[in-house]
Amino acid sequence: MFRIGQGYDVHQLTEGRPLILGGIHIPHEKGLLGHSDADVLLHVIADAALGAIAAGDIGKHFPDTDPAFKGADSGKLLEHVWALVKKEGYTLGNIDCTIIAQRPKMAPHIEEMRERIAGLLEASKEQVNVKATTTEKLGFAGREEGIAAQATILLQTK
Ligand SMILES: Nc1ccn([C@@H]2O[C@H](COP(=O)(O)O)[C@@H](O)[C@H]2O)c(=O)n1
Ligand SMILES: C[C@@]1(CO)OP(=O)(O)OP(=O)(O)OC[C@H]1O
Repeated sequence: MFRIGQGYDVHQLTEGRPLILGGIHIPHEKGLLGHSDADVLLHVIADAALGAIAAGDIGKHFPDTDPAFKGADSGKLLEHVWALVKKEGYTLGNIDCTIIAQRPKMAPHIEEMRERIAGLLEASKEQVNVKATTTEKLGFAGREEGIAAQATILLQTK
């Protein structure tokens, strides 16, 4: 049996924060703002997985009003989500993600992100794709006001 899910999220870019994407630190003059570490890529993966098992979204599981999640490592949040996925009897088929950012260049960091995500989803790197696109300087991403991400996940029964 298969289940499909998708996720979309946006976080604002601001000075004085580290840029964490896909569970890794990316050197940049700005970082993403959020209640957690604001790792927009891990957030969409968690949302896609929750969507696939019809379990709502990360805001439902980890409210941004709960001090327990202030500065949270999104990898820990995704681990919790993945435990729910496994409890429902599913494993990863594959996941495809897109980061929408004018800057910085993601290409040098993609392989490390894939490895980190595969580790969190207890899968192989070959089951995980991460890509990036600019918006040709258009809109909030193009003005470097924020970074968006989206993901589509396919789960399969063990
Ligand atoms: N932040 C980004 C954005 C894009 N890339 C890579 O550049 C390619 C071309 O981007 P376009 O927006 O002009 O299509 C894209 O396919 C990515 O390989 C990137 O590394 N980081
Ligand atoms: C991850 C959570 C929880 O810390 O906070 P944020 O980092 O603000 O992220 P967002 O995607 O806005 O919402 C989900 C949250 O509840």
